[in-house]
Amino acid sequence: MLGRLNHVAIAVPDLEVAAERYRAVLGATVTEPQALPDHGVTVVFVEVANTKTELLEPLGEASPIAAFLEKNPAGGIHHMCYEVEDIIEARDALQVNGVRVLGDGEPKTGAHGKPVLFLHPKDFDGTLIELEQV
Ligand SMILES: CC[C@H](C(=O)O)C(=O)SCCNC(=O)CCNC(=O)[C@H](O)C(C)(C)COP(=O)(O)OP(=O)(O)OC[C@H]1O[C@@H](n2cnc3c(N)ncnc32)[C@H](O)[C@@H]1OP(=O)(O)O
Ligand SMILES: [Co+2]
Repeated sequence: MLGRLNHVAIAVPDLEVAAERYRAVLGATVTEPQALPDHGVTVVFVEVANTKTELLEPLGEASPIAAFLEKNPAGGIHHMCYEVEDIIEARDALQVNGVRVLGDGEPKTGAHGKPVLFLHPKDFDGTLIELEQV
């Protein structure tokens, strides 16, 4: 089911400060901020040879990461995103195995313009998993 690791996401209290730190201190290539109101976050991607790091901050009152940042005010690793060839096939197989797919179970369009789904962190040892169809 799983293809490449597409990105590891870090929730941050201040996206501009975090992005500049990756640029200035680590010499990294960082994309410009992308507001994703449907997802309640603003993101940038730190691009490295074999994967990406997504930095994200809350956008709007109902951000799904607000509670995470209340618990982790300095920020922290938020989710792992794996690529899948067929997100519906993957979702159906996971649900048959009792995995909780978050939201209404229908894929939404993610930051890369591809369909994404999220799997409950309690079903994977406390790790929120995102699937992105490539
Ligand atoms: C798609 C655009 C972009 C992209 O890459 O393309 C993104 O990745 S956007 C990313 C932001 N969107 C999401 O995260 C959507 C999925 N997330 C959710 O639906 C919520 O964050 C949820 C349900 C995972 C947690 O929501 P909330 O914290 O409000 O609920 P609870 O307090 O009830 O949490 C339940 C339980 O899970 C623990 N938790 C929460 N977040 C995480 C996490 N990121 N990693 C690990 N564990 C997490 C939380 O502490 C609770 O545990 P408990 O022991 O019961 O206290
Ligand atoms: Co993501």
